Amino acid sequence: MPLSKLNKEQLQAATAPLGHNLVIASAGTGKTSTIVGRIAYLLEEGIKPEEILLLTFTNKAAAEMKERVARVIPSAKNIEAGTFHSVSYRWLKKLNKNITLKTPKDLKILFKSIYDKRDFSRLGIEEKPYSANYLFDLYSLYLNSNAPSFEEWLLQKAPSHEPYALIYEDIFDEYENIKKEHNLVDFNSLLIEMTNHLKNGIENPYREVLVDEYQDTNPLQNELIESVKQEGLFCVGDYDQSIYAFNGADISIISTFDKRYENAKVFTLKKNYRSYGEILDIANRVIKNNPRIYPKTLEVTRGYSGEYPKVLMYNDTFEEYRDIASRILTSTTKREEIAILFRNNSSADAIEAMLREKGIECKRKGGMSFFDSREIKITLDLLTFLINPKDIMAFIHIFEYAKGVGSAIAGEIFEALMTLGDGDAIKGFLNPDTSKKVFTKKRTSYQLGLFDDFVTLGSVSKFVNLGFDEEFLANPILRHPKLSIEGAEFLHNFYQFLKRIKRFKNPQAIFNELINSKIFDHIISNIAKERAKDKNGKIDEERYHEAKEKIKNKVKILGNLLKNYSDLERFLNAMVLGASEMSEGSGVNLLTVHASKGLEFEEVYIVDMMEGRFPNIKLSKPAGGIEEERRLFYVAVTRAKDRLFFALAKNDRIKNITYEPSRFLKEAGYKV
Ligand SMILES: Nc1ncnc2c1ncn2[C@@H]1O[C@H](COP(=O)(O)OP(=O)(O)OP(=O)(O)O)[C@@H](O)[C@H]1O
Repeated sequence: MPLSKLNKEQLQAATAPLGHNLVIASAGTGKTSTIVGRIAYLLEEGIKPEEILLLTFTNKAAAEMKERVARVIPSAKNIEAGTFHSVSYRWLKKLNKNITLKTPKDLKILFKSIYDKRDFSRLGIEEKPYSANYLFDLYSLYLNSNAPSFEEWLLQKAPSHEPYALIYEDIFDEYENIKKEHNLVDFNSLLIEMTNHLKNGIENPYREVLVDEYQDTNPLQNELIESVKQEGLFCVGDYDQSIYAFNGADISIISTFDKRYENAKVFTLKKNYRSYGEILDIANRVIKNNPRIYPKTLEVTRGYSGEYPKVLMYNDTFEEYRDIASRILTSTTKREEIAILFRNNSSADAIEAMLREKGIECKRKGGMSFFDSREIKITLDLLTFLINPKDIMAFIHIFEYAKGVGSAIAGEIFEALMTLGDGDAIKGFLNPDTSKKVFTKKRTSYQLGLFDDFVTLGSVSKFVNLGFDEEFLANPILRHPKLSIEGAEFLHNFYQFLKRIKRFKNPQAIFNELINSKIFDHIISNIAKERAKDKNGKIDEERYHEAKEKIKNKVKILGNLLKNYSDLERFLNAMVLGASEMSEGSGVNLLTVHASKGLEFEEVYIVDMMEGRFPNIKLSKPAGGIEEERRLFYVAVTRAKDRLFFALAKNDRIKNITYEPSRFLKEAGYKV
């Protein structure tokens, strides 16, 4: 039974009456077990599963907790659980079926396609305009600044850009309109929209909201929690593990809990079940240099191992990483139970290379390698377009692989397809309404950088001998004045693919059709060629075939994930929401300290323990400063169960930097 396994302090918290309860839990003291126990308690008390909302930092954590309760109380699988984003997404989906979730990267592509329609050069102004990327970031900064108008805000920041202000604003307007028209939603607006609905009195069934990792809540999330207006709020967190200030997490949310809620109860969990005493002593000694918000300590339950965590010192970082790899090679600990933790992402590649050199398998969390790879992105885009033929970004992404079709032309072809298909771009391909006019002269405005491009339509005569289907040859999209032969061929391949796929409904069947299609082969050949180019730009045949094989294997991983889903849309959204939780491969864990949150390993190496690297004040200065760095150190140390090593180097040969040992080692009592 979940409750019978709890110790006294955990049980007290888990069985607290409905109200405002905060559980301050030190590292490794069983937060998960306490939440699991709490859910079991609520269900036993007669609260219905639908009346419980569990908010966690990752969807994986939510699923695990639900599963643990469900083993004893099967109805627990009906409680609503997940990250703030996925829960809001599901709510909004229930209210409005047409939401398409987009990552900031995707939205940047859309933004660029709008930007590229403007011709700044014809204005003849000496000052260069901002790039699309820069302008996108600037726009987001402006939105967060609460300034009344963009023009005023820009004039203060960069007066020399005044002549472009109108054009920039026009780009923003068009961008916002398209987002609205296609129901595109980014991560932040998910939370904002949901909070607004809740504030406007939309009904919600929740009697208790449970929040895990409460120390990393940001003001937007907090507003959402407060808008649910529940009887019970059960928050679990550790202020010493608040490490997401750079992402907007606000430690004062946890520290003012007992002041914001009348009759709030604060419980503390002290007994650490994870680590040996020597490891906890180091964590305690360092963290006590930070302000203590609520009283708390870490009590050792596993006793002392008799082995004090070692400091490994090297001349340079190469030597450091190589020696760690050698140690791991001879370690008897299971590879999955070993973690190398680093403060700076930039350390990861060199460490990975050293491990691979010694034939040690390793995996990196955070999705950088898997979900950011071009082959995975394009596969997801192709599937996205199939289920949402209104998705302009997926379309533009796909056409990045068509020679001679830039994002502006792709955007225009997409608009034409939407017109021809009455708001459905696939219909625009397969059954166009040819009575509709496309590529007609649009807005022309010298001041806004828009010039009349579509005065004359292109002729299709250059495409007649390419073996296109008759039906397709009659499609007005081929009359785009700037469409190249390669571009038209790509469109034709795409058309044929859409025609074929029309018959399939089953996600697995669609996926198989996709990866065996001509268009897909064209795309992955393209990617493989890029990867097989030598220094002179020539393609190495052997490397090309190898690269293509690797791409196919990677895409197969995605196919395996898809097997768990009977609905393609759910699968795609899970991929957007959960990308950062995925890790690829097996073996030794290579993790940033941030990504190691909540995990535990038998053997841990914390590398680059040098001033400037860890702590890295430059990284944390805008938000959390040295206290945040110290919390990161605390998180890193408390991941270790049995053995812990600190590694540091005196020099970085490549960057030509000399380092001093980290102040945290000194605070821990080491004479370095
Ligand atoms: N009452 C208990 N008796 C024995 N072991 C326990 C008990 N509660 C938790 N544990 C064990 O302690 C370890 C740490 O638990 P958990 O991962 O929930 O800690 P946590 O508080 O979330 O840690 P952190 O904040 O550092 O990630 C786990 O291995 C868990 O199985």
